[in-house]
Amino acid sequence: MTPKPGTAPAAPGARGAAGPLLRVRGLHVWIEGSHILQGVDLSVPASGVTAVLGRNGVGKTTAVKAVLGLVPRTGEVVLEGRDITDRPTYEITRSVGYVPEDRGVFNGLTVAENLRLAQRAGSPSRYELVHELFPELRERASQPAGTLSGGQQQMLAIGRALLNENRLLVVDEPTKGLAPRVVAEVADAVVRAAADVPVLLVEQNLALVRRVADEAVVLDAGRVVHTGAAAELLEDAERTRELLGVSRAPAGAESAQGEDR
Ligand SMILES: Nc1ncnc2c1ncn2[C@@H]1O[C@H](COP(=O)(O)OP(=O)(O)OP(=O)(O)O)[C@@H](O)[C@H]1O
Repeated sequence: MTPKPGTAPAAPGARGAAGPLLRVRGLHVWIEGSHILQGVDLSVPASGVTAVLGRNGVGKTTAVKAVLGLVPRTGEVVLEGRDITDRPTYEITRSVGYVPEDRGVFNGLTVAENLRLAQRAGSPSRYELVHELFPELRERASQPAGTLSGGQQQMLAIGRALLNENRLLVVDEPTKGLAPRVVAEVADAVVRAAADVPVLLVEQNLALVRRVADEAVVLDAGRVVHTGAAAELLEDAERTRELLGVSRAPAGAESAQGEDR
């Protein structure tokens, strides 16, 4: 895996053990009679960014929700060698930070209040780290979160997840609905987060993936159809087109939906 600038060689959670940080085997999810995940196997290494890619509706969000226990599933989810498959979500999220697709920011509360809400009882809150990574969150502490730009809200959502020490950070489509010019800001935020903790990133914006991801896992119709180095995949225009339905476009312009976001 190629370390990205600003990416720590090993995450705080890494214990130098061989083997992946997260291992998912044979994950199946049925929703309302539809077989959404059909035996997903994937691994997340103990540092860097692992991107989950795929066309719309192939099961990316469902896969990360299944890891977190947010949807009923069968299979096996192992974190740092510990089987967490049967653990409840509230327990899993004590060591796995989660930034959902809709960011989960409380618009009526200030930036400071949103951060305070994320504080975990009994563990130190890392305000210094969060403010060092995202100085804007300190500057805008008293601003209602609903008045932040999309990119700033994403920083707040990621900052909130970083307030507590986690073994893994799951970030679901952080650029969804954001203007292309904000994508670079979000990429910076993900790179900064990955310097602290390994990241599992669902993303459709391939320019961002190219910039931040070390590994790529591609889903199609509820199954993993490719795993490998992200850069290698994205350099291979034909394979990228075959798996994601897009051709290579100028950096910053492409997404797996084939349009600017
Ligand atoms: N609560 C639900 N009820 C019914 N169908 C659902 C539900 N959640 C997901 N699905 C279906 O499961 C499939 C996978 O959805 P999922 O959101 O995981 O895909 P995705 O790859 O993340 O898509 P996108 O890139 O559009 O966000 C889709 O066909 C979706 O319609």
